[in-house]
Amino acid sequence: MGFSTAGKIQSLTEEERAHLLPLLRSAQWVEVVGRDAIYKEFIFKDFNQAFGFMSRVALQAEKMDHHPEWFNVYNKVQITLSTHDCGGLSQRDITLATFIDQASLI
Ligand SMILES: C[C@H](O)[C@H](O)[C@H]1CNC2=NC(N)=NC(=O)C2=N1
Repeated sequence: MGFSTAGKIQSLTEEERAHLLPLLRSAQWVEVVGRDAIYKEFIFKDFNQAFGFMSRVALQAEKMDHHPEWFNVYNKVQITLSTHDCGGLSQRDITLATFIDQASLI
């Protein structure tokens, strides 16, 4: 008992945040007020483009077992990323955010 840290998801350290958050901000991700999470809004040409994007993200989320909180109306997709298992931002959110940005460009 007491050493079962294997597999536990760690929240990002202050050092990691200092490095990563400016990169995320420059990609239009913002920090959510009152919650350790990041948020970005995506606008597409139409629903078809938005849903294609969401499909790519959904498949990746399943692969990662890491899922976005998101809201879609027609061509707009609003995404919040946070890691429930650690109650805040983890490396998984950074990895998924990077994938999401790439998937939005296709
Ligand atoms: C049981 C399952 O593996 C966990 O609930 C996973 C699923 N997807 C998840 N998604 C996110 N965003 N955070 C989590 O902590 C998380 N945990």
